[in-house]
Amino acid sequence: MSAPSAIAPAAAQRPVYARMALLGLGLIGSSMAWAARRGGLVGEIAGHARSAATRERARELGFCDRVCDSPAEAVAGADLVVLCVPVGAIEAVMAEIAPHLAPGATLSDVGSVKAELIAAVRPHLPEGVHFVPGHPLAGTEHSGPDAGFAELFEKRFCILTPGDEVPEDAIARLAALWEGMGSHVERMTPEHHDLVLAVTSHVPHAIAYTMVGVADDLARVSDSEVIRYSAAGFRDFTRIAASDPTMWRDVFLNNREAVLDILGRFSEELMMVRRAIRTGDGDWLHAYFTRTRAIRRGILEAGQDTDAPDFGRLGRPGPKR
Ligand SMILES: NC(=O)C1=CN([C@@H]2O[C@H](COP(=O)(O)OP(=O)(O)OC[C@H]3O[C@@H](n4cnc5c(N)ncnc54)[C@H](O)[C@@H]3O)[C@@H](O)[C@H]2O)C=CC1
Ligand SMILES: O=C(O)C(=O)Cc1ccc(O)cc1
Repeated sequence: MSAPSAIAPAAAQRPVYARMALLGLGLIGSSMAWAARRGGLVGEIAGHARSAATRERARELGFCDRVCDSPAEAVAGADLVVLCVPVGAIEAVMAEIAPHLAPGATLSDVGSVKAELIAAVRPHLPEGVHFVPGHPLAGTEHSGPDAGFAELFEKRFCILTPGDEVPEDAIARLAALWEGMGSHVERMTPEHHDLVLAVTSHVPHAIAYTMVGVADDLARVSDSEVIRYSAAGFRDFTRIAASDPTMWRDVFLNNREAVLDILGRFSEELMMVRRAIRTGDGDWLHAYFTRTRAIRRGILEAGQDTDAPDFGRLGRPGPKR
């Protein structure tokens, strides 16, 4: 597994792309459109969403120059195509657009999982189209076209996981777009990405979903008490557990190996904490919590040094345009 490396973006020439096509106009697609428009990063934005209601809402909100009724129409003539749909929908969308992609175009995505997504795209990839998979580490628990806002990617990492065959200028150009939207761009292998994200995002989401499920199962604690007495920690869990069910189902089914590995380690640690509580081993608990506190401080110090994001606050309170 290779360590992440920073990407030097191409000289900030604007617009970076003449025509960007967005397939999927939810939180991430609409935020990309707002951010790219604000920065003058693309000449024209064409968008497509599967449902007529989403297309209609996107037209009302006005973040695309054109909202197309078919994916083929949206990608025609685009020099950048970004797949902004749930990971489980990527292959079907890719199969549909493949014959319509322009030679020399860059194809990217924003999926939270990389290795299996890449394996689903590759068989459909036409000769001469440069595939640069991407993942902005920025989001909220909200979804749909109304949820997007231009500042979503500011001071957040965006990880690119291109294969060795992709020309460096195609990678640098996509990096320039993300930098223009305020992100700090890094490059990793897909497998490394999936392991890092299993630890930092996927398993924490699984734990939040489970903890809220536990509270829900406790008949002794009524719904109103759960809401009324929610302390900050549980409140954070409920925010995360309100995330889109389709998206998260797809994340877990497509990053199975890394998630199961980290969940196994989590269960082992939890058993150790449980044992220390049962046996009254205060010294062990104190030492353990001292170690975890140091990790939090390390993240915050890294944030101060490098202007990296505070990973405790990946989301933002609400749309701000
Ligand atoms: N929500 C978040 O916080 C983040 C999400 N991501 C990734 O971004 C991608 C999109 O997520 P969001 O924008 O949050 O989702 P969303 O639910 O807000 O939007 C998804 C869009 O895809 C369309 N879509 C859904 N199923 C489809 C299908 N079967 N065929 C064609 N189109 C379909 C929907 O109509 C909608 O326009 C996902 O792959 C997710 O893993 C990445 C970073 C953060
Ligand atoms: O809202 C939060 O706390 C998040 O963690 C957002 C998020 C969700 C999925 C991703 O792949 C990246 C970021």
